[in-house]
Amino acid sequence: MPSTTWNRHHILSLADFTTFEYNAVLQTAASFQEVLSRRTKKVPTLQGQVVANLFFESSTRTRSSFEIAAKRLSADTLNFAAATSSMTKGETILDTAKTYLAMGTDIMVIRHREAGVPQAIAQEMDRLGVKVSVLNAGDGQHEHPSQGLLDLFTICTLIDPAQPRIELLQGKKIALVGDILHSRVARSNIWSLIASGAEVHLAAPPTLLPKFFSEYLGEAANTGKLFTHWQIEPALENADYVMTLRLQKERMTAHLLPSLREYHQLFGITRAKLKLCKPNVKVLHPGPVNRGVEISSDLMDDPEFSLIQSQVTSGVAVRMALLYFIGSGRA
Ligand SMILES: N[C@@H](CC(=O)O)C(=O)O
Ligand SMILES: NC(=O)OP(=O)(O)O
Repeated sequence: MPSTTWNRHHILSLADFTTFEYNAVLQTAASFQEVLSRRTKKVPTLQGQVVANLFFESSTRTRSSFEIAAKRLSADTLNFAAATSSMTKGETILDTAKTYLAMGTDIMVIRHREAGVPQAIAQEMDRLGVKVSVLNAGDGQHEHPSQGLLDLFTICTLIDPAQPRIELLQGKKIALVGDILHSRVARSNIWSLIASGAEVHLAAPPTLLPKFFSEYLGEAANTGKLFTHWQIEPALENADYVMTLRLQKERMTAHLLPSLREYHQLFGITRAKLKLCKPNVKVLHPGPVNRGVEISSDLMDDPEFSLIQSQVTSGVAVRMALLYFIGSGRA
């Protein structure tokens, strides 16, 4: 493990992540990936601690990979799903969090459809003066920091498996394609990719590209490394990596697309469109995928181009690293 002076108590956003923190996560995740390749995949790091997965919105990979990550670190895990909880009887979100606090929870991993819920719970825990850490597992359209970090790890370990570091992306061209407007994954990735010195190209139909990005990103928008396009071609031209994003139908309040067929024709990633990119281009997608919409089905399953399965695998080691950093200070 690298020696660190990690001071962050909650992980809510990548907006203020430092190069030191990115590299600490990347290097520690690489160490955990080595642990996960052994026959005995467990370390005692968080023995006796309780990690509660409080998911107020659906998830497959984030919830399960936080659970297995916590178990590999020897923590005890609690899983909560809103639909089968006492929230159906009227209990509030904060009272739910306090209930888990009363059971001895040390780390709360929180996903909610509204932006700001993990932050509100973190504030309440701080106000109560308890040493509980909150990890944002996706809040509305705002951020999905662990996804941004696992995407970074997936690319960096491909370039240098032994020493993944954020600097490896400097000068690389990365295209983010699809429903940028509703995507918290896009927002977290934009922070990490800008911090890396990569050239970031966002491509989406005008209805799915937010107009307020420069305001949201503040100074970061002025690095000269962030570009937006209403067509896919300029984003794909000579790209090293393509991140395609799911159409977030559950967050769309208006009719924003003519048809899925037309969307696929214009913005779906296919072998033909990849010809515009560098020859060894790789494609990422955070999942879940609408096969044949954001990406053609055959391309999704082609290991020569698709990093989708390795993103899921990376998620376990990266989430172990995050739990390690916020959990090991309290033992
Ligand atoms: N699973 C990711 C991406 C998606 O759902 O499209 C998220 O929760 O943000
Ligand atoms: N990528 C991601 O967050 O997937 P889930 O919604 O399945 O957790």
